[in-house]
Amino acid sequence: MSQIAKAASIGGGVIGGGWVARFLLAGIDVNVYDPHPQAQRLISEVIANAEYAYTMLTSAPLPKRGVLTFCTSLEEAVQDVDWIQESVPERLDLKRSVLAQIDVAADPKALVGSSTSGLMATDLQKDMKRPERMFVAHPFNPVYLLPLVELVGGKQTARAALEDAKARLVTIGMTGLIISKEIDAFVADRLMEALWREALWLIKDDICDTETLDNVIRYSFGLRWAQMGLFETYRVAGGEAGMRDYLSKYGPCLQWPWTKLTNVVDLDTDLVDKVASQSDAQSGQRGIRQLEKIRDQNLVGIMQALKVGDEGRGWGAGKLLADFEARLWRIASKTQMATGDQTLRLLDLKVPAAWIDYNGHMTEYRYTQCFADATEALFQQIGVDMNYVNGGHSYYTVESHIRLLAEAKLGDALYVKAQLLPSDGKTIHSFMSLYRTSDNTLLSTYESMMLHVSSKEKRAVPPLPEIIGKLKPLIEGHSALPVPDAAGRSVGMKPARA
Ligand SMILES: NC(=O)C1=CN([C@@H]2O[C@H](COP(=O)(O)OP(=O)(O)OC[C@H]3O[C@@H](n4cnc5c(N)ncnc54)[C@H](O)[C@@H]3O)[C@@H](O)[C@H]2O)C=CC1
Ligand SMILES: C[N+](C)(C)CC(=O)CC(=O)[O-]
Repeated sequence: MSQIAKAASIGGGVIGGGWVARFLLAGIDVNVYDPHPQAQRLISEVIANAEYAYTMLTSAPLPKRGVLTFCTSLEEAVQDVDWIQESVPERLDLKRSVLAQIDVAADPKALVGSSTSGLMATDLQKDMKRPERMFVAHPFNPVYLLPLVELVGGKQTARAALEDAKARLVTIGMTGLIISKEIDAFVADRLMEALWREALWLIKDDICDTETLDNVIRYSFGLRWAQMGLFETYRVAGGEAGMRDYLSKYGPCLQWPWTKLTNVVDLDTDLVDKVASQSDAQSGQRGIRQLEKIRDQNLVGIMQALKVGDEGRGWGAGKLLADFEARLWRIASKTQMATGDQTLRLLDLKVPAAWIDYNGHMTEYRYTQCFADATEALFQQIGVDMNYVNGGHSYYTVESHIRLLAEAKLGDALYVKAQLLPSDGKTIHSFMSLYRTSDNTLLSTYESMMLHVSSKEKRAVPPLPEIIGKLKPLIEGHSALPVPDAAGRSVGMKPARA
């Protein structure tokens, strides 16, 4: 699959900074050009937010962070990169001249995306000599978490460039939707604009204030939209009679004067003051960075919930996250995971805020999660991936014993090592240890027995030969290691001294 080897971000504000973080955390080196005197500080703050969010988002093995280079000219920034993302302010003249500069200085084969939220690629590419590789790549804030990119070509854009962009976005955990017919503001911003217009009227007409309006969204249809969008939600609302019935029941309301959508509200000083002061009263007690943190934690929670939607298969943005994680595991499993002493280092992670309990340390079930995630990593390494599971085979854990030996605190880096004890592959007997990275303190051990099953026949069966082929050398390699003292322990009290 085609990948992004090295990227450049022209503009490093809210959106440029978000792209930079997305690229870096996917292991891609990034050059940035932004003449703003505070650009380095601002971008560093976005990257810090993104890193914090990713520690909560996933325990999949992220690649080594890419290298960030601040450049003193646009020409320097676009050298030797194969994806250039323009994220300068939303002015046609400025974007056109910046894109023309990029065009002259960059490798002719490099893809050029514009983050514009409404301008047409056809207008943006007019001064370019190689407009065929330029397209709108419209992202969503925060770019490092939200996966969608609307891809829209102009009259001179090559379809192959859009397809190439779509394929490369997968490798950074995003999904490119190609909008085949070019219109200004594309799809998402048209929808958001409709809501925005209506909302401003509701405030101008004193129907409600900003807080009431936000509550209406977040306590009702906002929750629905995050998981099923508009049409699937309405299909469900139509009940058994379905979409046709829903349209016939609620279609006539479209003719009623429910909306002021086509009148554009006059954003005069009075309305600006009203919206701004209501918003200050609603949210002014929290700073922007604090709001961003809350937003990111919530988004992570929603995406994780969606990851196990549809009975564990993943749904919507959660399915995309699961696919991205599977890709990260595949890449990691190709690299050697054996440690110096032959045991397997399966997982590296940082303890996120959501894992801390009222005792101020990592809560009990997250220890189990560390070992469960490490077990997943082992499975990936021996070929037990979703294809194998969908083919009707899997391993089930039938017994486990966990010891909690020391505390893990917020932000601690941890790692899990595993030793495979003698077994035939139909069972896997593993002994795992969780350590704190800074001082190699042993925090927990976990011994488990897993059984290979045919999920169709509902019984234990031997694994397929390709799995045994990968598992056996690991088990044999570990057979020379001393059996850990704690292996085979049962739960019990030490006998009291006489
Ligand atoms: N803020 C948002 O929610 C979203 C914005 N967008 C689009 O992303 C683009 C950027 O918007 P924001 O990041 O919000 O704006 P911003 O104002 O936060 O950042 C723009 C950055 O561009 C820099 N800049 C100005 N002239 C430049 C030049 N000639 N070369 C390099 N850098 C230059 C500025 O110093 C600034 O840091 C716009 O086209 C906007 O429509 C797209 C999706 C969402
Ligand atoms: C406000 N905006 C039109 C620039 C917003 C976007 O384009 C997308 C988003 O993140 O909402």
